Amino acid sequence: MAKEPVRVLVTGAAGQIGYALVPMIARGVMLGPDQPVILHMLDIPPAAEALNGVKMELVDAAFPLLKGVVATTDVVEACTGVSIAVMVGGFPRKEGMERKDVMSKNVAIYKSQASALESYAAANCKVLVVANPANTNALILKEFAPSISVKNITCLTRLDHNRALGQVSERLNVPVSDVKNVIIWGNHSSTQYPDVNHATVKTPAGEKSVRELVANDEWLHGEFITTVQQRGAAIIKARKLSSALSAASSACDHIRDWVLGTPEGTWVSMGVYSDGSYNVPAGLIYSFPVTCCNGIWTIVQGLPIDDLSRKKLDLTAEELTEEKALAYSCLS
Ligand SMILES: NC(=O)C1=CN([C@@H]2O[C@H](COP(=O)(O)OP(=O)(O)OC[C@H]3O[C@@H](n4cnc5c(N)ncnc54)[C@H](O)[C@@H]3O)[C@@H](O)[C@H]2O)C=CC1
Ligand SMILES: O=C([O-])CC(=O)C(=O)O
Repeated sequence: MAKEPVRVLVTGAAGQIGYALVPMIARGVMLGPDQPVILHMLDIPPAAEALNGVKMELVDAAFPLLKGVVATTDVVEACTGVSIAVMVGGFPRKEGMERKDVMSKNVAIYKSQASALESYAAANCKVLVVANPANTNALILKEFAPSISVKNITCLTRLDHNRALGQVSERLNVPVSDVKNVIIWGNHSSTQYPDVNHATVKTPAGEKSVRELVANDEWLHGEFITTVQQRGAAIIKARKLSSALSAASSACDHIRDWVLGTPEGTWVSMGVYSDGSYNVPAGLIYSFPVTCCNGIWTIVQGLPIDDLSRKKLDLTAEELTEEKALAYSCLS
């Protein structure tokens, strides 16, 4: 029997990530090739005409799985009945800007949209915040939508995770699909810690550790980490626009694995509400290694953390604590 359509909200849908993301969702990349969807697209009035243009193109593309499109500037209409909410709406960083520069504009949006999601989305709606500062926007959304379960509010660090897989794959000249279990710890910012201590590569002789195969700690502790941390800025420098196709694709990976589950023996990175695991302060949205099963994420427990990693986990937590305080000062 055909499945009932799922309503998926994309905010900021007239923007560049939105433009890459909505066709992926309509093609089944996010929820699977047999899952019909109804797209809800929200943007602000100055972008209404462009948003309508995106709607026209979705009609023109005749996606078999796409059972309806709501394109609106009304946040209530956008949020009504959605089971998945991908929050991309906001102002992106431009060349020369620090993430903190986008803070005051964006956290206010997340405070107001929290209430709309809480009141009008489907019960158990899964929320993914993409817009920067992603962790702190997600935290503000959580704080101003107290009836939404903390298990349902996440932010995107899967792009950083995928960037780390990509760097290892290029370095070792192996298919990216054979690399797994990197970890992004902390903030989706340049203090994040891309960690390969537990990462492996599939080889004809079984799984091998990335650290052993690379056999160059100087690269792993230096250039590898900074390349992943600075990749967003490098893309902005090259394109004069921030990452869009890779962000859209990673958002699909995030929701797909959350809803449909992670493969056995594989974890992914998600920004989730800290419960104090790995001595990360509780009450932050922090990126951890997680596995997903039956629509529920669980932080991978018990990984050994060496001294160098400990310092990096703490540094990015400190930045998130500061961002939280700054966000509240912007809102007051
Ligand atoms: N977490 C991650 O890995 C990544 C996050 N980002 C962030 O994603 C966000 C979107 O990036 P782009 O699509 O490149 O930006 P964009 O400027 O092309 O699109 C953003 C869209 O949001 C809309 N918007 C603004 N305020 C809104 C509101 N209150 N409600 C609904 N829509 C609203 C704008 O009109 C625009 O159409 C930025 O904050 C960017 O920094 C970008 C790349 C990666
Ligand atoms: O760096 C930025 O502003 C955009 C972003 O989040 C990324 O590409 O990771």
